[in-house]
Amino acid sequence: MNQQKIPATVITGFLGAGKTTMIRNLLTNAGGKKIALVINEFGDLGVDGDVLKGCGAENCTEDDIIELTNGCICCTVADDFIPTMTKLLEREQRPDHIVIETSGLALPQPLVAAFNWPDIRTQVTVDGVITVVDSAAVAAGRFADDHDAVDARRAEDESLDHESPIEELFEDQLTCADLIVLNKTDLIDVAGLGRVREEVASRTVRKPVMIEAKNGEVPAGILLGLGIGTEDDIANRKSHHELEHEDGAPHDHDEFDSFVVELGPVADPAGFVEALKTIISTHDVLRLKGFVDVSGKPMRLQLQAVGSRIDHYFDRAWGAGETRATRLVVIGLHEMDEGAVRAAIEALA
Ligand SMILES: Nc1nc2c(ncn2[C@@H]2O[C@H](COP(=O)(O)OP(=O)(O)OP(=O)(O)O)[C@@H](O)[C@H]2O)c(=O)[nH]1
Repeated sequence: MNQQKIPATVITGFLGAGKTTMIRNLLTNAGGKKIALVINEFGDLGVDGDVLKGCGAENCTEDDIIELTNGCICCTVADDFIPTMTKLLEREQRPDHIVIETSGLALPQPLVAAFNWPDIRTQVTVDGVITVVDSAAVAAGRFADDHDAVDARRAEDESLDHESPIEELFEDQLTCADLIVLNKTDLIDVAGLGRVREEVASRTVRKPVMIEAKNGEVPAGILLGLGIGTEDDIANRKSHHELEHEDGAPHDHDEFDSFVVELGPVADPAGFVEALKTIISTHDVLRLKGFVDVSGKPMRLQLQAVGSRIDHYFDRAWGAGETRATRLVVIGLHEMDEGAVRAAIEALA
């Protein structure tokens, strides 16, 4: 059997950068290409999968969307990702293109390396790694403002070999990029965007092309078909962890935590959102997302918070047999006080 290799695009980027939004947009303008989507999320609530399955694209049906929920894709390559790919490749109707959305906390390097596994390498190639950047978060210093805190922690604990975990991860995701999408340009002005370009460029040695976008609106023709074969170039894209642990010691995500909060119906969604903003900034929550049961409303409220910026909208009606519930996944640094955040949110219903 001499089949052409299927191209696979890896989409990475920090929590809330706009990966799912960009993919949703991509599915609507992929021009008939049959796409299989592999989605990986940090936190036990399949929000991204739900959002993408809900977009009803004919070229990517619910069967073509595979969720990997056993932790970050970079840590579960052998147990989860490889078997998933193998099954996908055994399908009678193979996709024209595979798109993989990593979790916002994933290192893309181990995932790209998996494309060199013998069974995968012969059948699939990495078309390119696309790193989505939240330009507003960069402009606000989100990825660079922790130096004092890190220095203080290092002074207390000499074994710390890390820079700020957020900064390090941000750089690792840029290091692996073939294309960088500076997203959320609607939230900053031209001068700010210029500074974001400089800052992002300063954190990448290879200087991949950068393009700008709002709401992840990038033509499919730009995202798909880069034709890089990134798996052949992983030696040039080492993560901080790989550079620091050439012995091959496995990495982990101990610096980050997530948990799900479940609560009853919410009577006043506007008040709920305002109160969440306060909780998020008090406890430095990085990401919060999920669905809200609003009393007396037939529609489900989707809630998406990136830092204390919160988007919320009624996305669809609750299904006939579906249990209405408010469920939110909360993601933050390990030192976030889970008990306090949980109690504060639960007190709102
Ligand atoms: N203002 C603005 N909001 C955006 C833009 N792109 C995405 N968003 C919003 O940012 C929030 C997070 O977007 P997602 O697409 O879910 O981000 P993500 O990278 O998939 O997030 P994780 O999977 O949690 O890492 C959502 O509320 C989006 O509507 C943009 O260009 N401008």
